[in-house]
Amino acid sequence: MTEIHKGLAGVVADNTAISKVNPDTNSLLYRGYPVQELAATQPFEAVAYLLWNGELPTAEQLAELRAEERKHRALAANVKAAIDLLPLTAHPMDEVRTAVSVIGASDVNGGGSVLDAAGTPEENLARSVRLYAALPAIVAYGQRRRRGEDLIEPRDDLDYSANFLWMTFGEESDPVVVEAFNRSMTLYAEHSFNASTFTARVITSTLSDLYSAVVGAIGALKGPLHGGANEAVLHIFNDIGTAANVVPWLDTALAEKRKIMGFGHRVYKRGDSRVPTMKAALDTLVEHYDRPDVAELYDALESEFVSRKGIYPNLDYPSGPAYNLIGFDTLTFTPLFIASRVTGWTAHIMEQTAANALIRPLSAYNGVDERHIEGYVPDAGALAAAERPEEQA
Ligand SMILES: CC(=O)SCCNC(=O)CCNC(=O)[C@H](O)C(C)(C)COP(=O)(O)OP(=O)(O)OC[C@H]1O[C@@H](n2cnc3c(N)ncnc32)[C@H](O)[C@@H]1OP(=O)(O)O
Ligand SMILES: O=C([O-])CC(=O)C(=O)O
Repeated sequence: MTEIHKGLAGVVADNTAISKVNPDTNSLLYRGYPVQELAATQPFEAVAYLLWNGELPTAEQLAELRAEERKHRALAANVKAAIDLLPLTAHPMDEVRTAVSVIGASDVNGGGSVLDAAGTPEENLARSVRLYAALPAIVAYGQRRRRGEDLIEPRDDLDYSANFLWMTFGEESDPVVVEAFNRSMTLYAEHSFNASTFTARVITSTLSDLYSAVVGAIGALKGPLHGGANEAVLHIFNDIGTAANVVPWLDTALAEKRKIMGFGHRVYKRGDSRVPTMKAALDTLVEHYDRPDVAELYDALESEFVSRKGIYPNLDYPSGPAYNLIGFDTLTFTPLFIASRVTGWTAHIMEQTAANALIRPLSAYNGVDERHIEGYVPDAGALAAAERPEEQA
């Protein structure tokens, strides 16, 4: 009997030097650095540099990356035009996915033969930086157009996180808010072979191009079992209303065997390494916006669900309410995840390309037994194939 690894659970598919998720020690390392230390000390630009290059940048390297990021911040006219063609009812994940497709199709190096699609390491690093630089404007404009607001141009005097918030809200954010947002970007950036990253690696393994791999990864991230959970957490919070409603709400949800979004993880079974850092960032926002009710609901749902099921929150649980307090629309939450995770995805795309093997697992067939079309008379080719059954396996 063939052993099936449903959902590839527990399967080690390849090596990676980008991050280490260790559920036994509840730790997460990016290129060897604990993510908590990075979140507390580094701007997101430095974390992106680390993921791509393996080392934290020197002051000069950081300045170079920041200069390059600023060059590609503005929303390109063709990308804006493509977004504007989409209905306002389109999900923002579909909007960002479309925008990345447009960027990919417009990349001059992306033209030509499929044999050149994979690109050189230098081309792929440059594409990664450009895409990372372009995403905030796409996400920010998406939220603004849904609100009936105009595009806001980027500000050269602001670093990545402050500029992202500027382009979204059209006003400078308080340093407390910028700091919490920057932490969330760092915490979301990378997590080994999660579903979206693995999708990107599968696409890359066919020697397809970086943009196609990112488009596929966005599709995988959208689902509520993965990145879509940060949006789903807010739907749950809105549904519950206040901390006082948690017990009856949970009684019903569990009786209906519903999944409680923002809880549980394929790898971590005793809590997600990133949650305490993001919860601390949420606490600063709760204080800044004077919204103790948010913390009360957060704590009540967490303690009730953990005590009943022994299943702990994942990163999407504190991120959802944090993004809500900052002022992002609920549907914008998972696009924010894209803006961060594009750094991890592209690091994996480059790693996969550097030591490639086509990713193509086997399946165990459990369909109907072989059967034949009535009246079919085998031709010479079919007869020859039937004589070599081992070649058809
Ligand atoms: C950044 C991220 O992408 S983190 C993940 C974000 N996703 C979510 O928050 C969605 C909610 N969580 C889940 O659906 C799951 O915990 C997953 C998909 C993340 C992990 O799933 P798996 O490792 O495959 O665990 P699986 O889904 O098999 O769960 C094991 C058991 O715990 C239960 N369980 C797991 N998570 C939850 C949950 N959030 N709510 C209710 N029950 C849950 C399952 O129903 C299952 O119960 P059973 O054995 O009685 O059937
Ligand atoms: O690792 C996973 O399966 C999901 C996750 O937490 C992430 O991608 O950040």
